[in-house]
Amino acid sequence: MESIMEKPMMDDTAGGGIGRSKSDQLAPSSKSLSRTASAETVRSTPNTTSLSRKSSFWKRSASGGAGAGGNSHGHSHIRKSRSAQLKLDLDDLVSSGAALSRASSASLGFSFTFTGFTPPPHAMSSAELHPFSDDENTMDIEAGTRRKKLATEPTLPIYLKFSEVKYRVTVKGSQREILSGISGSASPGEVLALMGPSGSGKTTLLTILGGRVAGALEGCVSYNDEPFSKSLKRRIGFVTQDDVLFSHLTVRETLTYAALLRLPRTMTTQQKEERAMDVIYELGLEKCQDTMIGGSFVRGVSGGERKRVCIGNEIIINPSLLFLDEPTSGLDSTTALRIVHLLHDIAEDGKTIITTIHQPSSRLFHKFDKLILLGKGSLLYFGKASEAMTHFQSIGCTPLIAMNPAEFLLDLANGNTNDVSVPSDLDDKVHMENQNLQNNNSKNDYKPSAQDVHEYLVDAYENRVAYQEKKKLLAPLPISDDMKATITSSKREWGTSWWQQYSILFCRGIKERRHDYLSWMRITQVIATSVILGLLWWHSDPSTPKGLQDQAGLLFFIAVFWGFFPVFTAIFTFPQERTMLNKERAVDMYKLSAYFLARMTSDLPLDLFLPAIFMVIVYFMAGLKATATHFFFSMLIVFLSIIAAQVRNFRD
Ligand SMILES: Nc1ncnc2c1ncn2[C@@H]1O[C@H](COP(=O)(O)OP(=O)(O)OP(=O)(O)O)[C@@H](O)[C@H]1O
Repeated sequence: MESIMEKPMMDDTAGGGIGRSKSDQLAPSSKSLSRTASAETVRSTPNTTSLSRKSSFWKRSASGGAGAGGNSHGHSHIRKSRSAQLKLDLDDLVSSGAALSRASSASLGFSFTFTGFTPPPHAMSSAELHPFSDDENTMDIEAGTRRKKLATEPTLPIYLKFSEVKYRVTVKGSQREILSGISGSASPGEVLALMGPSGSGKTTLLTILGGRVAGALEGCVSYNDEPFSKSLKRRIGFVTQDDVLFSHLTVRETLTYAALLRLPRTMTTQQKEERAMDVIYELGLEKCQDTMIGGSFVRGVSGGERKRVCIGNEIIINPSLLFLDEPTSGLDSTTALRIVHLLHDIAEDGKTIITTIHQPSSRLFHKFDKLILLGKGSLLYFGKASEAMTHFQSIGCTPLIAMNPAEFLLDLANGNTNDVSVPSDLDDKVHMENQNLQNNNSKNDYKPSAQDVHEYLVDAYENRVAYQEKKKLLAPLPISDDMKATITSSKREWGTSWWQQYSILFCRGIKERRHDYLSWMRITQVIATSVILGLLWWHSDPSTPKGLQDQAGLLFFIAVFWGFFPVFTAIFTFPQERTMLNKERAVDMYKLSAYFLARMTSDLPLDLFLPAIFMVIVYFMAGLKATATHFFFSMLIVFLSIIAAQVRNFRD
């Protein structure tokens, strides 16, 4: 990573034609901007970490949103130009086109900022065109606070390569191929997008690349030319599609506990807490840092903020490889764009980012460096995102109306050729096939089926692009053998001790459930139930055999009621706990035992609190001879039921 140097930006001769044709087709106004950004000289600072926080969409949009000219306006331009200029030199070593693609996407992005205004480069002062020093204090106008820079230690650059990845599952005794021979790569500093229709295999490919799938897997996935190993896990962040977060923790608590649990023991608690705060500022979450995450029953942060917390949970460990499963799904296009800008900022620190994406807007589409287009588990395209349209044009598929490129590609991947020119080869093939059936129909009456289109696209990619891309995969990596070996080093200085894990999880458990158990609604419910029971058994007289029977009945009721209550609660909360266990990778006995004990002990005080209120009221109203022994045994029953419920849970 030290090899970052000054590098003149390529002019548009290499990819310019592509850039132009794409711009011509999709966004004529962005054409000149794309070219001028490409022509700019790229300057860079001497190390990777200093490239961080160059720009952030939150900053940019906030500046633009403020729009008030003067200083803030100026700053906005400065940041824009800076982001366009600063580039890693890694692409020089691996693929010469990545810088162009990044610059091109960055410049395209600027033409769509909130301001809706992008100054031509000649309108910027020379000071604006100079890259900023790393210790620049940036102002987050949206939050009205100074943005703190995330100071992270340099990460090991990881080059991900995968070739001929096939994955099968057994469904009702028969084999089903989910992925059939997918090849591709992603380098540090790049954002690779996996796109395709629903069910095309994006998530499956992502989980395979993230080392989370074992079993009927064929092909090769390598990380710096080494296979997946356990020690690699700590260098990987994985943001799942379903946000798994504790609903009653605040944003700050969530990220602080993640930092305390996952950062190396060599860091002090204070440093870990500071890292959590840095991530909060980095993600622009400072405004909502004390807001609860929220869930089905509790109103909390917004969808975009929630996604950012999930990303924060993973970037807090400063991973080299970051996988994200549909980080923008369910978000409006502006928020989605912010998330993708954030991914770019993260990638610019030398991290490799792979994300699935469902239906990106055209602005979003241009932000990706590389693209994989999947259709029914087959590869329809892998290469620079900026060249995808050119590839499909070259095989005869062109949109007939102005269309979002992502929509066009998804239509094709679905086999839908409405509003798309049908390639003559495919047209002829379909015509020939149908000729024998209905001789008198004209050629125009036949439309290729989805299967025909799919086969045509798979063959076209295989014949025209695949060979070149596979050759690139064989190229040696621009890193030393020592660096490659680092990836397999099994030194375990990561994580915290068992006792620390237990105490952190205990505190987190108490915090997470305090709202649940100490909520006024629950307390009122318990008081109401106990008052009803107290009235039913109002001052029952134990001196007669009938009264004694009555009291025995009440004790039986209490035992059953409080005995089963924790069992039901445990049954309903377990599915959520299980997802959390998976997410936090508590898969070995070491972590699992800490998790289990912390959960049990943090639950107990709260689980016993409500029965205690209940029993005091019932005993008093029913006139039971409430002795300490009675009370002790009743609480013991409750305690044992809770333990039984928890043990049952974790045994499952
Ligand atoms: N373990 C499995 N058993 C059976 N079928 C599976 C399994 N895993 C994946 N599939 C199937 O493989 C296909 C691809 O699934 P995957 O989740 O990767 O798709 P996707 O492209 O991510 O879809 P979406 O965009 O809807 O999330 C789907 O048809 C899915 O039903």
